[in-house]
Amino acid sequence: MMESREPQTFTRKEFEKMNQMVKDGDKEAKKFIVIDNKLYDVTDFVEDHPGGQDVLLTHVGKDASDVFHAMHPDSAYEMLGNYYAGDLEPELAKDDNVANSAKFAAEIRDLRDKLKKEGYFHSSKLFYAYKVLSTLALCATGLGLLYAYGRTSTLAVVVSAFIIGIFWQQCGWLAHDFGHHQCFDDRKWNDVLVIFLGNFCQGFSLSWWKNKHNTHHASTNVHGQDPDIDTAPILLWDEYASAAYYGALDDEPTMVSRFIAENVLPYQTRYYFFVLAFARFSWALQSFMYSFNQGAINKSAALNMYERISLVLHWSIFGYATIAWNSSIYNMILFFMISQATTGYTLALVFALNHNGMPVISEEKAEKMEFFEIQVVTGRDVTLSPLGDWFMGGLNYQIEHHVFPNMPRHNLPKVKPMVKALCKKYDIYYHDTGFIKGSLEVLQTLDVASKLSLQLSKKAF
Ligand code: HEM
Repeated sequence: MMESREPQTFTRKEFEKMNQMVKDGDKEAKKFIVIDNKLYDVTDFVEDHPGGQDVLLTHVGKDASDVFHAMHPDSAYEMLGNYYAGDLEPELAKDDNVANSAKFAAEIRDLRDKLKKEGYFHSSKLFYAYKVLSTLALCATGLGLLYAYGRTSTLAVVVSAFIIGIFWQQCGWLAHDFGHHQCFDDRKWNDVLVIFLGNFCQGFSLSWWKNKHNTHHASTNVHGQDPDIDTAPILLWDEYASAAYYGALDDEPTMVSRFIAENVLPYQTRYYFFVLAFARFSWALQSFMYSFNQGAINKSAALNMYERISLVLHWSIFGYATIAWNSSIYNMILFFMISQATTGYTLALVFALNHNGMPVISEEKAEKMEFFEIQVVTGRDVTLSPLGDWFMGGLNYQIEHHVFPNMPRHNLPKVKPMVKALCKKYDIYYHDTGFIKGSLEVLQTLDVASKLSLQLSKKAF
């Protein structure tokens, strides 16, 4: 008869000791994560994780239960057993704040299960068909106008560039929804739509986006982990970023880093709007480089090929329309700049509203917080008209989206009162504001960081 072995139970002390070895850079140290009080050894899995290394690394040595449940299909649960190392002893009594946060997280989990049963995670295919078709109609209008009048009218060039810019912005919101698997149960179809709307139509790579955006979701506004708040040396959003940037300046900085530290960053509020005009071009360039340097996030050769072909097609068609359907170099540049800047402004203003100016958390503090509490306190909801909802692509329900990332966009307004009520019950700060007020908060945050940069630059030199 086979002897069945009791699973090993690790004490919290043993777990902490193993994690400290990882933090100390011990190459032999094993990397563990916790899911539902079970320890998983992901040392040899990190590189092969189909969701990418970066996102998995944000949770090494931590409890990844809620983020794991939020991001994975059934196939991932089937894989978990391969990495099971043992059980983790239950946590000791928590202090009042931590206990409150844990109770809030438990109620959010119950709410999620209830909403699943009630069909809130099922998408309306009609809604998404309408969104895709109406977005493509923008492209047809913009390109049609350029084709018909671009060679004879500068006004037509300006208007068509603006429409194409809005088309790319709307593609961004749709690719975002499909990238979070909000529409189809079969994930493959969501990815097909991301390749079409993201890579081909918009010029943003699926793999680049998933790597960056899912890491942002896993560690929202966590300094050192969330790539969305790591915008140095162009912009510094918080005191951690300022301290890190100025602290890292050598005793003998180069002329360029000294110039940036003294004459650029302390004045970031003044050039913020100018920089946004180039945001779309910068993201498209990063996408292209990521796809051709790093390749597909899940290392699939087929995905890699589709991504690269669709990105090349995007630039070929956009380049052809810019050159062939404009009559002068002046109008070609105008078309290029206006379309890029329109997307840059309209995407970046929304991104800034989502999280900038909301609390930024240190890694140490985040380790002690519940995943759902982090998602709520770092997000900003913006109450708008239906036109505003369209403009922001539903991301104005940012808190609900972060709590339930794969819930279809059209259901977020319905669950907003439920999430808000739970936050009220547990006294978790829920920020709901208007477009202008939220944008002013973003500017104030930039201004505070500029002043800090000025002080730090005076100290440094
Ligand atoms: C042993 C633990 C884990 C296993 C076995 C695992 C497995 C997987 C698998 C199989 C997929 C591909 C899913 C698909 O077909 O779409 C995936 C994707 C992903 N995983 Fe994990 N994972 C683990 C831990 C984690 C952790 C801790 C995080 C977050 C901190 C994470 C975040 C993601 C994300 C964001 C994706 C991408 C989903 C997408 O394509 O949209 N995973 N993982």
